This record gives sequence, C-alpha cells and structure tokens, in this order.
Amino acid sequence: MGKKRAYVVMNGRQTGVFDTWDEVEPLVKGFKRAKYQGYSSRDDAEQAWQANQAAAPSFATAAGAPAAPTFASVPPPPAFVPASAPAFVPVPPPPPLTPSIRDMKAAILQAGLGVADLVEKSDVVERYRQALAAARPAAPAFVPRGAASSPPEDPVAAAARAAAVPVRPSNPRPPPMRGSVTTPTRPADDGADERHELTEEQESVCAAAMRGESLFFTGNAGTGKTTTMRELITRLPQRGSGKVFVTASTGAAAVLCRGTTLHSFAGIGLGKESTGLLIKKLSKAARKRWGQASTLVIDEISMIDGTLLDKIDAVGRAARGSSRPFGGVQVIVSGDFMQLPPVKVSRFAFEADVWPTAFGSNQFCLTRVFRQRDQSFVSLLNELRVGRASPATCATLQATVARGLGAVDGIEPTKLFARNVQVDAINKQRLLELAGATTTLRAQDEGDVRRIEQCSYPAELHLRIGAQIMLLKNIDVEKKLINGSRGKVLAIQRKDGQIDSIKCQFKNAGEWNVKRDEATVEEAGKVLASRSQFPLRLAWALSIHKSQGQTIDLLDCDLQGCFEDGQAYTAVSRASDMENLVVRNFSPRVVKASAKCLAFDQRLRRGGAAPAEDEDDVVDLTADSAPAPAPASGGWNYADGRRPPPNRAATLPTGAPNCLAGKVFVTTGVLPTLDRDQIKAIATKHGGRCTGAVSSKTTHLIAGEVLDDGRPVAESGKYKKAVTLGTAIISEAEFRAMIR
Ligand SMILES: Nc1ncnc2c1ncn2[C@@H]1O[C@H](COP(=O)(O)OP(=O)(O)OP(=O)(O)O)[C@@H](O)[C@H]1O
Repeated sequence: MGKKRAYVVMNGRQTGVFDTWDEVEPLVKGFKRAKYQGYSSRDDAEQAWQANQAAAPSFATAAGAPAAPTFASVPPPPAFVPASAPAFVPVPPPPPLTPSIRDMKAAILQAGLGVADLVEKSDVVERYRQALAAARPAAPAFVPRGAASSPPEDPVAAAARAAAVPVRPSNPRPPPMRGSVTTPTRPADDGADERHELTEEQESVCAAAMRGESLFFTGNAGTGKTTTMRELITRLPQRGSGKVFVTASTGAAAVLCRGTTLHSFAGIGLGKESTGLLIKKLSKAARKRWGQASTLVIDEISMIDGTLLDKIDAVGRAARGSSRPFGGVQVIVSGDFMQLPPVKVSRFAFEADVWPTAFGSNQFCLTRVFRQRDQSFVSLLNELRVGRASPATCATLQATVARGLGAVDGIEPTKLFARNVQVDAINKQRLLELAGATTTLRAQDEGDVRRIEQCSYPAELHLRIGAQIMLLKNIDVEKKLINGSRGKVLAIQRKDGQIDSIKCQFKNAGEWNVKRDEATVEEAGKVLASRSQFPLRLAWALSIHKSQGQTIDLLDCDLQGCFEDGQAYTAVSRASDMENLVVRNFSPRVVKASAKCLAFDQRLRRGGAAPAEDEDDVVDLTADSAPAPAPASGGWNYADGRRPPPNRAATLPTGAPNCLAGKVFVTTGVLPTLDRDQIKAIATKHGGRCTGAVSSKTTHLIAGEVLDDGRPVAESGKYKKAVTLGTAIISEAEFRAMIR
C-alpha cells in the first residue's frame, strides 16, 4: 500500500482533512464508530471530503448550524425556457424509493451525517428522507429533450455521483480569459471605484513605477494595494514608452483588475511544459506582445507559483532577446503572501530565481490600514495574519455569534464559507425558500467547452424573484454597477418569447436590467471557446477564495473547514468593522499562517536583515506603530524611511541542527505565539519530532495555559496522560530555551 499523504476524518473528535496520521490518531483512536480514510495525495483527500460534504448539502442552515428536519419539495419547473437554449421537457418525479435500513444507513454515512446521529430506526428514515430531499434540487428539474425517457436516477446517488466528480479548487489556474488593458475597477462594496488621494507611501510606489523601475509592493489586507495599483495603472501610460499590460493570476482576479491572465499575456497556455518547449511553442502574437510591452503589471502575485514566474521570466528574455529579467520589461507586482496561497505551490513567487534580481532592491510596504478604522480590530487582524489567536481574540470573535446581523436595503449579510459545497447548499436552500417558480437560465457555450469551465459565468443559473445576486461584470463604473455589486432580482423580463433581461435592484446603485453577456477564452488572439450567459450568480453566500480582494460591509463568515494558510485571515479581514461582523466556528485551529511566507514577510519588514539575537521575528505594521530606526540599507521602503518596531508576538528560534535529537514533543492548549505546525517544523529542523498524542515515547508536553475553548489546560486528555506517565510538561518559553 502506498504512503498516505492525507487523511479524511468523517466521524471523529474533529472532522476534516488532515496531513498526518499524528494529527488523525488522537481524533479517531478510542472514538466510537470513527470513520476515516487515508489518501495518497492531499487533492484526493480534499475531493473525498468535498464529495462527503456535498452529499448532504441542505443539512446546514444559513447560519451553518444543523437545520431542523424539513422535506424540501422538488422545485417547480422553470416558468420559461429561453428559445435560444436547447429545448427541455420536464422529468417526471422519481418513483418512491423503498430502501432497506442498511441502504439508508449507508446513504446517511455517505452523506457524512455521522453514525452518532442514528439513534433509532425512525430517525434513520427521517435522515434518509432529508438526504433525499436535499439531493433532489441538485438533480436538474429539466433534462434535454430525448433524455427524458430514461429513468430518473436516484437523487441521492446522483448527488453522490456528482460529488464524486473531481471538484476543482476554487482558485484554480484558469484558462486565459479575454481581457483588456484598461483602468481596473473593484467590487462596488469596497469603494474602490472612488478615487482617493494617495498617502505618501502609496505615492512613493507610484513614483518608483513612473521612474520605470520594477517593484513589488505589499501590505496587510485593506492597506490600499489595489487602490494604489489602480491609480498607477492610470498613470503609467503617461510615460508613453510602450504598452502597459495588466494581468492577474486567475481569471477571476483578472476580471477584478480588468486585465487578462498572466498566462494569456505570456502566451504559455497552462505553462506546464518545460521552459525550452514553452519558448519553442511561443506564438507570433505572444512574441509581438512581449515586444510591445513596456510594463507588465501582475496583481495578486501571491497566487503565482515561483516556478511559473521563472518560466515567464525565461520566455520574456527569449521573446525579447535580452538577458535582463523579463527581457527588460518593467514588472510591477503586488500582493500579500499572508493571504490565500496558490492552489498547488511548488515554490512561492518570492522563491523564484528571478525575484531577487527583479525586485530585491525595490520592495514597498503599505502600512496604513484603511478598511478598518478601529485599531483594536486592526490589532486582532494582525494576530490572525501571523497565524495566532490569543485568548482575548478568541473570546472577541466567538462572542460575535450572539450578534444578529439584519438586512440593509433589503440585502442580507454576505455569508462566507471555506468550501464551495457549503456556498452552493446555502444559495440553493435560500432560493427554494422563496415563493414562485424557478427560472433556469442555461449558458450557451461554443467551441472547446472544456476550456470555458472556469468561466465565472455559471453554466446554469437558477433564479426566483427576490433572489439575492451578485453582478459578475462591470456594467457602469460611474453608476457603481460593477463586478461584485450585490442586489436582488425584481423581475425576469421577456421579449419575443425569450428572456431578454433580469431586472435587479442593486445596493447603492438602483435598478438595472442585466442582459446576456459573452465571455471568451482566447489563445494567440484566437477565440477557442465562448459562453453566453447573464452575468449574475446567487449571492447569499460566497466562498472565502472568491471574497479575496473585497470589502464586505455586512459579513457573516463561517470558518469551519478552513484548511489553508491565510484563509481565516482573508475571511475576517473582509469586514470593515466589528459591529457588522459575525464569525462562526472560530477556534485557534483554523488560524494558520505559512511559516515560509511569515519568514519572508518579516525578513522584508526588517529591511532584509537577519533577526537580531534579541529581536523577535514578527513585527506589527499597524498605522499606530511607533517609529523605529531606519534600515541601514535598502530593500524595504517606507515612505518616511522608518522601520517598524518588533512585536514580540512569535519567533521561530534557530539553534544547532541536532539540539533536539531524541526529543519527542506533543503540544496541548493555546500557546502564546507558536502553533503546532511551527513547533513541528522547529522540532524537525533540530533533530526532534512532534507527534499528536502523548505516549511512553513522548519526552515533553508543551502546554499553554488554556484550551481552545477556554478551559484550563489541566483538563486536556494529553495533559492528564502526561501527568500519569510522568512526562515533562513545559511551557513554550521552556521549549524555546531548549533550542541553542
Ligand atoms: N489613500 C486612501 N484613502 C482613503 N481610502 C483608501 C485609500 N487607499 C485605499 N483606501 C480604501 O481602503 C479600502 C481597502 O483598499 P484596497 O482594497 O485597495 O486594499 P487592499 O490592500 O488591496 O486589500 P486586500 O489585500 O484585502 O485586497 C478600500 O475601501 C479603499 O477604497
């Protein structure tokens, strides 16, 4: 049997996807009817988990809590089918199913409901009926003519089958989408369509860009990176020295900055081939683009893989016949590595070979946070940013659940979830709660349709009057009708027997008739595929990935299942104030930060210098940070030349390579600055080990003062076992002291 690289725990003390058996063992060992499975890759495990989640979508309420049992009916058929769409006929309702209790149990387990729920037969039956009801809306109410005569599939099986199809990550590397090199705009809610007077530090970024320098600028969430980028893109053409190409990592991000994808600009397709082959296959059109480019802007650089960046550098050099980085094109990159990482990262962009030569001496940090005005909220976010949650932060965020957020102008708070299946389930459930018929609007795809799968326009859009929606394209920037604008459906309007437009009421932008739009996938100037669809999506809920870059005025986020570094930080930092924020399922466990990115971030903030022996690693860059001495040499630019003071929040100590040889650590409780991943990384780096459960082999238990839920650490099972076995119980400070 191959080595297991990831595990899914469907029933255990905690459920979800885990990377090591060490993590899984304490969750399932001794847990009655534990259910878990090992997989050879994290991707497989994620897919299995999502399939497991998808099988029971409607058991979560809008608030993410278990719903009261309801038997949702099959949604009524669409009142209208556009003539331009294929003709459809209704499917007769599925015949009543009479499964055995065993079948029902299997279906329920498959739906991830947990055996603990199966108390008695009647409960099993009710749960099965719920699973059935939940799955029914997922099955199309209409199928293409000709297919209608085939017997309908068991909806639960259909849901399971659908869930078994590999689920694409929510921020996959997309096919290139059509883009234009124009002033970017952002969703209406974030106020990014307003032009602001730039601060001194934002101006200093623009000034360097206008001098023709390549540069990287970063900053915490909400410090105005996109605002600055937008401004400098309007200014750059004034240099008049060539074309400015605006790109982003994904199709969605490209839409946000009204650019194109980096892949599309560079002419490298998906960029999977070797550098040599990419150069060989480079089209004439791509060579021409490279030749014309004076400036290449890359937004959300944190989502670009370092290996890909090196390939693009090599392609640029080859296309332009120059050995300078990117063939001598000025490259301006921006992003925050502490937010969501690329889907599959072999190296981060800052680890690319080209990074130090291209940007090493010209890196800027925006330090003033605009999105949140309340400094205590900014400080709380700074903790999450570095992967930390103090007991005070836990208490503050957990207390938000008691808060009820109401609708404003008829638009409800946006709910954020870690996974698409949760988002889809909520949107589907809320749609079905509205009275009236569902209208199904099918996309009209042409060309190589596989390539259009990543298009943000949905293949099928189900609407009812009153549905909460989000606009997926910029219609009128002046009127604030732009990508991300939220509103609700007022009417579905027909002309000559076809659906002509969807009349929507948008928040802050009034009523608008939204018409069909066409998205295309191009390569080398050739349209490979196109999708015609109304540029709308249901928007009671959004995924955290899709929320990146947005400001959300009324935010209700559920952090259950947050699995990625920076995910919790990205979610919570969308809010502009604490009063309009609800955070569900918060625990320090969901707060993760990549140790590599953290080290990079902190190194840069120190001006590239190694940490002083007595200096901690993490610095606090809030606006109210006290000025500190300027760095001796360049590398990190602050408008006023200061560098921030250290925040004694977290350090990753370094000692002799084998100073922890033979030591086996286990952690329990909330540690002051380090999390278990960091302890593990530190232990491994110094010849020791870190495991998930206390055993006779454990040499040290590193204990915080309290558990995630606030109970004293002495109540933890690990603590009690360590006491029984006589294992040394130490604090984080004592652990640090062992590393010399
Ligand atoms: N100079 C400024 N003056 C006033 N408001 C500003 C300024 N710069 C940015 N803002 C506002 O701050 C908010 C956040 O800006 P922006 O979205 O550009 O931040 P960001 O750093 O890109 O955030 P994220 O990393 O979360 O995407 C927006 O509402 C924007 O309008």
